[in-house]
Amino acid sequence: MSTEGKTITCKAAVAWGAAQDLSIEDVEVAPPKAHEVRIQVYYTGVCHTDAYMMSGKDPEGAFPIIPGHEGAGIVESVGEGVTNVKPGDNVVALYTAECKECKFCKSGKTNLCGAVRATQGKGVMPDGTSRFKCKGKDLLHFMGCSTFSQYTVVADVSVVAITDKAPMDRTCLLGCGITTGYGAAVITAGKGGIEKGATVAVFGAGCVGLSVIQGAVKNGASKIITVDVNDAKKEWAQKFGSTDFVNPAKDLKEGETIQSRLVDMTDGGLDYTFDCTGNVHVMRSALEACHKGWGESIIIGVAAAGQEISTRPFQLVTGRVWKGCAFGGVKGRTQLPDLVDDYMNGKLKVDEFITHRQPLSGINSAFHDMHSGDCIRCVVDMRTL
Ligand SMILES: NC(=O)C1=CN([C@@H]2O[C@H](COP(=O)(O)OP(=O)(O)OC[C@H]3O[C@@H](n4cnc5c(N)ncnc54)[C@H](OP(=O)(O)O)[C@@H]3O)[C@@H](O)[C@H]2O)C=CC1
Ligand SMILES: N[C@@H](CCC(=O)N[C@@H](CSC=O)C(=O)NCC(=O)O)C(=O)O
Ligand SMILES: [Zn+2]
Ligand SMILES: [Zn+2]
Repeated sequence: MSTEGKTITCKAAVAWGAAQDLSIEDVEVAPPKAHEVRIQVYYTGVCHTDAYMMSGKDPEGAFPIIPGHEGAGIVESVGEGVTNVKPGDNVVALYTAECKECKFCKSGKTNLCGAVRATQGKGVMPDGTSRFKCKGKDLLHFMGCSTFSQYTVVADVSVVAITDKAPMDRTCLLGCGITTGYGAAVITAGKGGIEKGATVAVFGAGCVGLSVIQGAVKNGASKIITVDVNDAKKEWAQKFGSTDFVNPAKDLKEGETIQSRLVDMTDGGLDYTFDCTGNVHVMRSALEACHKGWGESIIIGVAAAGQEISTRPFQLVTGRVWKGCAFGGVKGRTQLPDLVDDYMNGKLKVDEFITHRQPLSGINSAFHDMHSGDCIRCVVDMRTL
């Protein structure tokens, strides 16, 4: 029996308040309005940014909310005026929308899109209302995705169709972590990606950092130094093509800083460094490890609310550049299908990132998994309770 136009009742993991475990609830998901898409979510990854918001530290976080933004599924129905996807399409939800019409999209300078960002940050759909209800209360949407629900509603500009040949328990990870790190290396760094022969340092070898390494390898970097406080990440980094590893908690001599060690290892500093930790002190080290005159440091990590970065302005006066990116600078609707093709053609590693799996009922365990040192990504099967 068709569910089109009807409210669907399904299970979702709800965050009722800050710093609380998620609660599996029956939620009502209203049909999509004009320019909206209702998706049956098959798989979702769990990202540190979900944990950050659930902790209550995200200035944009509010409750009750359905988190999750790294999801893949199948379009169940579409609202009036939707032309980019149709029922039955395999899709990935996009927390960085792409409308192709706004000032940002038309600029050719950024992947940030202005179409739905303001309402997305308030946890509602573009018309200012929610599609989720539980126990008579409206629930907020998260990052325009809310992939911790078996059914979700997103704006049409926040979804991309991909080939149905790609396994959704893998493509979900292209909704955030892998794309973010890879894109930072092949799109954001420099003038359209790391140049062949460049030297690179990656701070933090989680899903995002390993993806930067993957992008640096693809673009022909000559040296890729991984910096991580967890020695177990050395093997992971090598597996993705990193050439050197430094543990700043253990490997530094007296009087040495991580930046001075890296400068010594690279004849004056790196061409590119990437912060994939979210630690503002690491961000400073990453900038100061850059080569005078041209070294560029890209901030990817999300720092805790209230944190600020600092350095001596002289670092910038002498030519080092600080920049950052969301979703790696990738335009989701235009570029994600190509990344999926790369994965299908064996040119992009995705399977390798999956270290843990959980059913929807185990979603709180997925967060515990995430915080264990041996987890790169945990994929949650949304159809298994
Ligand atoms: N800008 C964007 O669009 C996006 C940003 N993010 C953000 O990127 C960051 C990284 O995400 P993810 O890869 O999933 O995170 P992980 O926690 O999996 O990886 C971070 C790694 O950095 C290590 N680390 C912690 N402190 C230091 C330090 N002082 N020096 C060196 N290494 C350190 C951690 O070690 P240990 O485990 O021992 O702590 C861990 O191995 C997060 O802040 C996340 O919120 C994620 C996706 C998109
Ligand atoms: N809402 C927070 C900032 C959180 C943040 O930086 N989000 C990243 C994506 S992290 C993904 O896992 C992002 O895309 N930022 C750009 C954006 O437009 O949201 C705050 O208010 O500080
Ligand atoms: Zn994320
Ligand atoms: Zn736009």
